[in-house]
Amino acid sequence: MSLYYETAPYLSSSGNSASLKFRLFESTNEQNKSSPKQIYALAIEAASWSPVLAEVIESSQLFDLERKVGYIVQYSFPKLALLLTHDLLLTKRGISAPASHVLRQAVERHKARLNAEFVKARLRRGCSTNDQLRETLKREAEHPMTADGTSVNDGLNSGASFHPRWVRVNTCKTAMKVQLDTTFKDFAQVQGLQDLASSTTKAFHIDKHIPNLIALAPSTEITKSPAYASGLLILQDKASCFPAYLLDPSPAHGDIVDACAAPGNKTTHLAAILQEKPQSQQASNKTCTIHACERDTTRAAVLQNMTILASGPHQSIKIHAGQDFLHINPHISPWNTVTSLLLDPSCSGSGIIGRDDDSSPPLKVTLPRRHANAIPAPTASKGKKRKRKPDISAPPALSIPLTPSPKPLPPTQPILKDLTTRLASLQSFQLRLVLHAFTFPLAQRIVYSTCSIHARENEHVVVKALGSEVARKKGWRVLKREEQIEGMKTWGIRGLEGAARDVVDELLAAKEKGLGFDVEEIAEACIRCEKRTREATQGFFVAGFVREEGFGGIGGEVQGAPEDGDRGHQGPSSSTVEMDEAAEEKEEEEQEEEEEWEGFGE
Ligand SMILES: C[S@@+](CC[C@H](N)C(=O)[O-])C[C@H]1O[C@@H](n2cnc3c(N)ncnc32)[C@H](O)[C@@H]1O
Repeated sequence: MSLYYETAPYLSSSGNSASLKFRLFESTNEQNKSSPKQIYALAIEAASWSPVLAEVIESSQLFDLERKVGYIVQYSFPKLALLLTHDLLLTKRGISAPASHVLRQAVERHKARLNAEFVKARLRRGCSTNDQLRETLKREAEHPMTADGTSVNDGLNSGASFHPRWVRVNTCKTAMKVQLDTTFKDFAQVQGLQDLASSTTKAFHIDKHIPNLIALAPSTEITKSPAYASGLLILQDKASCFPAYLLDPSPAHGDIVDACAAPGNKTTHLAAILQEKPQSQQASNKTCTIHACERDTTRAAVLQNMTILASGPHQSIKIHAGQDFLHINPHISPWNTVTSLLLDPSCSGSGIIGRDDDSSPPLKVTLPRRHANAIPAPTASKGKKRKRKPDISAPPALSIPLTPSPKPLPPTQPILKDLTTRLASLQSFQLRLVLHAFTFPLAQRIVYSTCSIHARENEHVVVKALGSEVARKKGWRVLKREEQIEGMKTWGIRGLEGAARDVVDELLAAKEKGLGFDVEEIAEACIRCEKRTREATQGFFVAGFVREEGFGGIGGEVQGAPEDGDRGHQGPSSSTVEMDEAAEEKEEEEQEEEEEWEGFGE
């Protein structure tokens, strides 16, 4: 049975274009009984049959009929049901679990019904054999069709080429309406991103998640427009707009730090959001400064130029050229009045289009839907609190892109070893950054982001940060999905639950007692963007942290929480992130080689 439990998390992401081999290799769960090869084979097979199996499971009403089992396995039921049904119907050996196992029995009890539904589903597709059906599914995966029979890849190839030009209307200097009436007056508005690719005339699409963001066909020569030259329009990928939007700054909140600011896309976005806030918030007596730190002085010069071009005369962006964020003493001015921080550190850049691309097309996993009444709402169980999450934007069936590789690589492959070392070094730096941000005395809100698809730079950093001593002392927790600003709450692609669970398990093993994490809540709070999907973003990751009430705030640092002495400026206390100076220098050198210049030069 362990094979199914160990494979299910790889189907649990709400999307990750990282190839499955990387995801398997990234798993820190060394207690797995099954080999990566076995997990890989089952995940790929089940994924390829999943459109039919999901249909079969739904029409057999398995979830309704097995409510008790559903209650035991909770949210994993659709994934486990998919895997078990696959083995029951499509392998000679059947389900690999003891005959008495409750899950095996739950599925096998409905064998006749499942079989009948499977035959019906096959005949509906005009196939008389399973081999024919396999071929049909393969073709469907390569050329998916919409309900009206048109190919969903028409004009917007989910597998590759179409990537629009994302343009942010810079509200520091102009307004959406003004730009639509001037720069884009000869453009037609299209409702779907797909329509951009097929449009024969000049067209734009207004994004539904990020305010003041529009998409243009890639061929649009916007960089030659006067609006671009004068900083009214900024080229910025949709995903790269998520961090400032999620931070949701307001003049009333107080000062902001952009810790890793160059070339300045997010700094100027923060300024634009502040400018747009209602008069009531603008009129507050507080002055609000954006402190933009950049360790590299050459890049700081670019940042300086960008902010001059993009921000109006009234914006108070203060550039701290050559400032290493990790060397800031948060207890002295101007840092001790900072209430919000944006952390967008150097990362592997694996989410950037064209970087680390796997040429094979993504494979979709379709999970069977549970009816609303199929699984009773979980109640708090002993030792661990689990809450049922509202389904905010779930599509009818969850489609998960995985990227199959024709040859699964064994973990000993040198290239993967290099990647592991590199990711470990980046993670260590990224985690130090987050933990340092946690020590700012008045900080209430932090957003962390990377343009990486690797869980080690993303969910792993989030969970390790939450598990740190400083997080618990200072009352930091994740910004839950339901607390997020509208466009982020409704964004459907969330964090990888399996990846978050790996680190929670690691922390639990190390500390020998529960940390009280709700893994599902953390994964839901994390936001991911995929590359090569219909959303046409780069690969990206964002998560927010907030401080529990009663911790921090104006007029008192930590209320009711133990003090951590005056070591804030010396970096985090957690032993997981302590490094000697030599290691730090080496890491800094490596990072300098890896710095990302998102949007720079566009
Ligand atoms: C991914 S880029 C930031 C992109 C930027 N936020 C934007 O949206 O335009 C990371 C930047 O962080 C800077 N950086 C790296 N480590 C830093 C540190 N410890 N303190 C300050 N800046 C740092 C790098 O030089 C690089 O310019």
